[in-house]
Amino acid sequence: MHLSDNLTAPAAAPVSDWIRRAPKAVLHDHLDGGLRPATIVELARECGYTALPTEDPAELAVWFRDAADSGSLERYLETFAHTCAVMQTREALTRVAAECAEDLAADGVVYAEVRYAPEQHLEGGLTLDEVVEAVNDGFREGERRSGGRITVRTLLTGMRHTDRSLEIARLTVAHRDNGVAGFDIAGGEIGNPPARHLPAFQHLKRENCHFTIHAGEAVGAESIHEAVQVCGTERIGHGVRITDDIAEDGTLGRLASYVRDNRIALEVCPTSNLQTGAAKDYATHPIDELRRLGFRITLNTDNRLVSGTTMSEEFQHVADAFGYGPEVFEEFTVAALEAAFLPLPERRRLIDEVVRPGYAAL
Ligand SMILES: O=c1[nH]cnc2c1ncn2[C@H]1C[C@H](O)[C@@H](CO)O1
Ligand SMILES: [Zn+2]
Repeated sequence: MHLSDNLTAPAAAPVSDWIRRAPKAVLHDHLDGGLRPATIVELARECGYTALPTEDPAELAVWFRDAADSGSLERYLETFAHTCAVMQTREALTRVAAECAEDLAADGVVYAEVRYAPEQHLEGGLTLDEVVEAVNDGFREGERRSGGRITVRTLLTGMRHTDRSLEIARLTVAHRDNGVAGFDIAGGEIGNPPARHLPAFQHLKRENCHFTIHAGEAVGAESIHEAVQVCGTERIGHGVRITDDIAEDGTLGRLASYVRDNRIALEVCPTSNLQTGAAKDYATHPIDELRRLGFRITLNTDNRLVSGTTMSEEFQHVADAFGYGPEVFEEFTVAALEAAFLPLPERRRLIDEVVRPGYAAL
């Protein structure tokens, strides 16, 4: 049987023209989850990686989306072995980062924070610093190729099942004036609570450095509580299980109130949530309830390849589900810039000179 006979993932959703043109900001996008399929195939040939499920780029795109559609975060994460395998040299990292900036800019993204775990790119002999430099070079190149239409910063991710988070936090501080905006932890949430990495967060706090934490994706309110109240996170990656602390009638518990009232941004990634089982479908995704309750909501891709999505498609999915028009996407985009790990004057400039005029012109 041919590989594609068994694949069920849908083709890309048709996207309205105004959504494509709308200025967008993404705070939660993984570099190793967003490679171009054709690039993976080429890089695999160059480095002799032979374990790809197919060498046909179109089939490969469908394979990722389908393999990640399992209802489990752990299974979703298994697919990253293929992307990380081809991201082990300076040239590969620079190329992938440059293409990432180009692809985001072509989709109307004007500001992006792209994250990756430097510790996963050492198999070819690079040091952690060399990994960061290679990725930074790629993003600067991608910004140039996009004619300055996009600004990209990176977040350095520590993996929650390993023990390198303090080292990665130090790496973040060392490179913060050079394209690195902050730190994150990612990976399997079950069995790896955020407080395991408390020394990393305490170091970042002492150094006045930004961080966000994946929490409330596979585990519920207790993970969000620990991320916010024990680790002191500024934003929450996903966070959709905050609904555990919200009653049917919309009454907020203490934790949900704290998150809402302190304007702690939720980095919401609807398609990824459907794949990992954090939400059932777009129509019942908690983004709309949380927005109506006044949470600071940002809309994100998580992994463009693995989730088979783009910012425009995420916009379209929630527009279709909840009837959102441009004013709601302007709200999400401004919220993202308000929560961005950029200096305030740069955030204001992007809001006032790029986002507001862009929406006014739609
Ligand atoms: O949604 C996610 N939750 C937890 N971990 C994730 C998610 N998406 C990607 N990752 C992991 C897999 C990548 O290899 C790593 C660094 O980008 O982060
Ligand atoms: Zn993520």
